[in-house]
Amino acid sequence: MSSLQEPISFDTLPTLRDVSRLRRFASSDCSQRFDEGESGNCLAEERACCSSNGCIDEYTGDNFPWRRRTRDIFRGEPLHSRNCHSRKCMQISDRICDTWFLQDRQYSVPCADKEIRDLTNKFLRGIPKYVKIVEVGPRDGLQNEKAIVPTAVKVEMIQRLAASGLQVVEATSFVSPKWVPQLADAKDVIDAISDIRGVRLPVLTPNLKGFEAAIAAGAKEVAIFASASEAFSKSNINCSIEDSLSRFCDVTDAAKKLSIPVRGYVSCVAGCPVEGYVPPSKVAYVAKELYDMGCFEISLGDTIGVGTPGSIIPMLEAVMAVVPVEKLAVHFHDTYGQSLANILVSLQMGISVVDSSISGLGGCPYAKGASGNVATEDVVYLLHGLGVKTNVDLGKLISAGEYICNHLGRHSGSKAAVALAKKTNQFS
Ligand SMILES: CC(C)(COP(=O)([O-])OP(=O)([O-])OC[C@H]1O[C@@H](n2cnc3c(N)ncnc32)[C@H](O)[C@@H]1OP(=O)([O-])[O-])[C@@H](O)C(=O)NCCC(=O)NCCSC(=O)C[C@@](C)(O)CC(=O)[O-]
Repeated sequence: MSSLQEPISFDTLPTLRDVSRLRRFASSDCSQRFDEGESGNCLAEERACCSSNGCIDEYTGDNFPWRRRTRDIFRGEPLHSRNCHSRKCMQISDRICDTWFLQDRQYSVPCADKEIRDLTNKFLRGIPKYVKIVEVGPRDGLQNEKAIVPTAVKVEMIQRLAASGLQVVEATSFVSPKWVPQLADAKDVIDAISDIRGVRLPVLTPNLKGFEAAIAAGAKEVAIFASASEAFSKSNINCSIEDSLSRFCDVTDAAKKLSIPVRGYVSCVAGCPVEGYVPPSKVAYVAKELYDMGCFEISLGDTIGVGTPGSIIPMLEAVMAVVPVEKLAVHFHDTYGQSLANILVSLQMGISVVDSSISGLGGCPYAKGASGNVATEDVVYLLHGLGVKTNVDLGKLISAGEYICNHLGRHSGSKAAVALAKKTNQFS
């Protein structure tokens, strides 16, 4: 059976050490047992705890406030009666955003942020209060499009994304136009977005030539991209992993001289379209090399979207043993619909930077079978539902997605955007 038909590495389920890292979000009873050093019995005890009287009774009891509130919401409390909604909505100036905001929050717990956090902490201890989203739509999203998107459309897309509150929008790539003709206008794009303020706009550079072209065009931040799979490295950037690392060293050396921040990507962290299984140790090796070169952040890419929490947890464990967790980001493609689950476990493991692409656009031209990235709208919906701040206005984000989807003549790949659009149409 090919690696694309079954979750990779099901045989390498998380070890007890992996599980104990996750104990932070187990119920207090369970985590106490872990902490008391009965690790040999932990897994069994945790299962027993969750399936028998102890924890489960507490969580299903009628006095459990989260459940009661959920039922109240579904009974249809009028929107305008919710104080915290109306207060927050006043801060959002335009009418469309207000509408979106209300739709977005309709199924959230109607209470103050702190209260939401206290409740989620009960189950999801340790998830960050703030998550930085790195929007990769204009680059990862458009590099795989059949039709070439006009520069003016790319520029407007980037402007709309920036206006939604995103802190980082990856703008384009300075790669060979023979390899990726979709992004051959990189210089013009950078030129046209030079007046956008308050948002970082990094670009991909595969070698020194690309780096120099990016800097000459006015880029202020770059990203280099290595692979944990030898075969994918060859097909994507036409060289071995070791050769790519030596090219990237040239880029980071040049960037240091100009004080240009460099982000590092590792692709194929959960599987390769050619090699199949990729060992976590290989991912950790490449991530550490990029980190040692001076990359300020390492983004771990499941390029073909085959990972599940069962393979992502051991991979993250291996990388976190050699690169500090605060320097890591996750980058999931949603080929198998596993991205949100993978993001949740990544947050639980302490990661606070998530890459995503507006409307789920994207894919790599050199990774057959890969689909788009996880949709930014879905990630924001998840995070806000967890009480995690993102600084992103979901309404503005959704209209940025509509803009590019209209241009491409396709439906959004974001479930949240589609659902919220349906509700808005019902109300209008
Ligand atoms: C790396 C190369 C250039 C090697 O390509 P090559 O053919 O081996 O390069 P070369 O050094 O032999 O040069 C061949 C020609 O390319 C030119 N060239 C050389 N470098 C550049 C440059 N920077 N910009 C513009 N032109 C360049 C060079 O000047 C020469 O021009 P010619 O003399 O034939 O006219 C090529 O393989 C390439 O551009 N690959 C990029 C492919 C790509 O962008 N893939 C998608 C990235 S997505 C990804 O990696 C995954 C990620 C990051 O999204 C994370 C995830 O999803 O998991």
